[in-house]
Amino acid sequence: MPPIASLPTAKLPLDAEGIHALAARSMFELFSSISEGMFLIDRSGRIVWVNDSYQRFLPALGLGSVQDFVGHMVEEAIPGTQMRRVLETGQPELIDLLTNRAGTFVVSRIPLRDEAGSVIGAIGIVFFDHPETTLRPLISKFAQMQRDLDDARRELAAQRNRSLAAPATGERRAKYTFASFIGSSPAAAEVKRQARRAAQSSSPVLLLGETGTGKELLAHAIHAASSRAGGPFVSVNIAAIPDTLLEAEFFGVAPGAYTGADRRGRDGKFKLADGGTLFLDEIGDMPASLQAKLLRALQEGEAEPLGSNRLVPFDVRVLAATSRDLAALVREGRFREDLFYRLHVLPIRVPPLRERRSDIPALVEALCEDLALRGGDAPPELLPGALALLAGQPWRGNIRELRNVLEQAAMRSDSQSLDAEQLARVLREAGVEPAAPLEPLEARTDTGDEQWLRPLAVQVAELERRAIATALRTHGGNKLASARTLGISRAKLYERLENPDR
Ligand SMILES: Nc1ncnc2c1ncn2[C@@H]1O[C@H](COP(=O)(O)OP(=O)(O)OP(=O)(O)O)[C@@H](O)[C@H]1O
Repeated sequence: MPPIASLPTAKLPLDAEGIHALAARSMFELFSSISEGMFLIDRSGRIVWVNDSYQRFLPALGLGSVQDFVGHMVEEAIPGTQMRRVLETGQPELIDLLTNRAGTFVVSRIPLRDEAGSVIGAIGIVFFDHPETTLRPLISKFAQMQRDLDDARRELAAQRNRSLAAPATGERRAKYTFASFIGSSPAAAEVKRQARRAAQSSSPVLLLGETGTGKELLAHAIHAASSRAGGPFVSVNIAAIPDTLLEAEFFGVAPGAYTGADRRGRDGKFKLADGGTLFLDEIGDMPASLQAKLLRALQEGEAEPLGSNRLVPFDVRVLAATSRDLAALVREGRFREDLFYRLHVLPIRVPPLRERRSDIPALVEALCEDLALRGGDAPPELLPGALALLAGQPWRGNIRELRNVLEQAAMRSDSQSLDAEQLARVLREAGVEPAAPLEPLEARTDTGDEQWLRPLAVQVAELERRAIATALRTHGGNKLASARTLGISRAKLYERLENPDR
């Protein structure tokens, strides 16, 4: 190896201008080679340049050629882009996630300035075009935050509409009402009826059902319809908190009990929910060591913060939920029987989606609207066959899974419409072999005479169910108004709802 001194000397510029130009060129070339694509916009937001690698995104953006991209305003060409914000603020956005119909991308936006420092344009860089594989944890966190943000926005809008007298509880409020629980099938109507009844009571409610069936949504709705609606709604997901931290989470920490961040003490969830509702999600995961203390707190209405020997009184209504077979856990000795009976005062079974397939069209519509609200695009539309495919699936993850499938399919679709094959692909990628399509009840069209050639009682019951569900939906669940529309007494309506298959 030759001595370093004898290596040919690179011609490094020594003046400031030369160094600056070299650094700028090198950075540009670096970004250009490591990125998935770059483009430039001018001061007005018009795209003025695009590199070769970016051009492969054009079909996914619905653009036929470079001429449809260059020369156009950036928002026209790239839905959801935030490039204009960089022009307006002059601040670079070194890393951000952008989701639109072409997919989800990790992007960078850098302002371009003239000699005098004024912003004269901006450069957009796509770093990863498949972040769902490379950056999955970041993406799911982003998606969750986005959902929380949507919930907050929706709640804010609903509040404005309702012109509520300001409740005293700050942000700890119910995110959903009964109107958010989509579904008019007999099973959905029944669960809403029970939950509405539970809202009138102050006893503990136990929501039982598979994951993703809407237990948390119903807990919010029960609180919002209860006399405690003006108080806080506090939720604890027991499965998500390490056992060692649960006690402090529930009961709080007395000042001085710990050193460090908790030195000053901290309120527990019982205290935070004072005057309102405490939702104990995944109660079946409650460690045995804490079950006795929880039971005592529920019986006495007092909690003892960690490191304290003082009891703090609270006034809390408890709602609990679990996707596990709590009775079996009791039989196995893993859940205290006395705690089970304390919580099992008003049990509500939330049915899985496959037991209310006729709700799928309405759910799909509502979920698509919701996705559109988030993505800033028009809601995705399902082509013939797509709904039938969705109606046939077992939906082990229930409405959460349905939502994810629609979201994934919409994100990957080049157009606004989704066909059965696209949805099947998303299911397969999630490890689910698609089941045979099934015409959902509401989508079934009358094709011939066969439909009339069934027992009359079955047909009449089906017709009644549909009429009742439609009336309830139209009147936002108001039974008196629905009964009036249908020309029956309220008692008769209740009777039909309680016994839809009579
Ligand atoms: N009937 C419904 N109408 C509209 N959206 C629903 C309905 N039920 C559930 N969802 C939506 O499905 C998702 C899952 O619901 P939720 O978190 O309430 O389920 P869960 O039963 O509490 O699930 P887990 O047991 O996993 O906590 C949420 O995004 C919720 O808004």
